[in-house]
Amino acid sequence: MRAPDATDVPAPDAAAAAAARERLASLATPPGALGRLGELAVWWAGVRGVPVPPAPRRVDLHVVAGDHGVVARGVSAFPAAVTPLMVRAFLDGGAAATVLARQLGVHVHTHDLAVDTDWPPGTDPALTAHKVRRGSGSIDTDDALTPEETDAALAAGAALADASVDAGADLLLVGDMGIGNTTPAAALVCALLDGDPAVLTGRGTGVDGDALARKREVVTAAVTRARDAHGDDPRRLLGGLGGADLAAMAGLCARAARRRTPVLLDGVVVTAAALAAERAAPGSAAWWAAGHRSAEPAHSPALVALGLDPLLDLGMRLGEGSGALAALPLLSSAATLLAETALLADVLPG
Ligand SMILES: O=C(O)c1ccc[n+]([C@@H]2O[C@H](COP(=O)([O-])O)[C@@H](O)[C@H]2O)c1
Ligand SMILES: Cc1cc2nc[nH]c2cc1C
Repeated sequence: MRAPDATDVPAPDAAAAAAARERLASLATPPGALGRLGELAVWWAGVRGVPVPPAPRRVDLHVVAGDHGVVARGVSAFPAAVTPLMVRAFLDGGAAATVLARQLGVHVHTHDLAVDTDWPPGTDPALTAHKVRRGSGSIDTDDALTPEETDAALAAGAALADASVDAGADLLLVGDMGIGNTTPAAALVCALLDGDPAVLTGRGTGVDGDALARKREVVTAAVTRARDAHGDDPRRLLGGLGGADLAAMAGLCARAARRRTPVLLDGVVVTAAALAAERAAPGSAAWWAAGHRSAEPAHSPALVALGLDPLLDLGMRLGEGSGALAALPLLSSAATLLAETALLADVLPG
């Protein structure tokens, strides 16, 4: 099955990137001295389609929340009841990512795709506008979603990207919130990359000992089951192993690329979804940059497969979009340096 986004993924503007690279080489710095910041500025010029683009002006963070039936197997250090409580913290502005977003002027949009709760009357209806179901199936024994639910979640993510792009966002950030979601993330990466669950399954919120061993067994069972049922079809694997939240993240990342709009990725959960999106719509990853490297072991191989080198490596493992937010000032600096640094010829005449 081909994804709706599989066709027509445009390439970033190579001429704009080449012009930016030329300008970078003529700045009043030794050649290459801006290192990764220089490379980031060239990428930004390509994805913005102009040789000297302004720093990001309207940045939207989409936090996609969902619960996962597999939590009942004891794979997380926290109970599922934490998911809606943290979603409430996002709405109230007390979650760590919302603190960073406030500091940086980023607009936060929080979406319940599959949280296992009923919200009290008076809750902003925008929160549940794209809800697919309450909790996703336990992936060791069942598909996370039906094919219809998978399509609905992918379409929901695409709609989120469309809404941001239509509102004038020049950069999208994606974050996640969902107790247990590092289990589907690890399973998806293992299934897509033929990875070893014993190596790529991590501690998530902090499991160790018996719980970590159990989590590895669950990931192994899930990957074996889903590969038997779905082969390597990325959309079916999203429905089999991911969940409504991960499928929506994939739909968002793919649609952003098709709308020529860059995305700053976050940790292992967002990147696992993005990996499936790149498989379904090859070429999308050219529109994405990796904010950071999470402590989760499945993150690095997923980034390598996407050809992305993370900007930060701070040992963070929070999710929520926090790693993307932490990297945002670097992108602003890169763009501003390209635009405002004097030319070497003007500083060292003759
Ligand atoms: O994004 C990451 O790399 C990341 C790594 C570890 C934990 N998390 C967050 O922690 C929760 C998942 O952890 P767990 O142990 O419940 O699977 C979920 O809400 C994620 O946002 C996120
Ligand atoms: C407190 C808490 C905050 C989080 N943010 C993302 N995942 C989380 C998991 C927990 C447990």
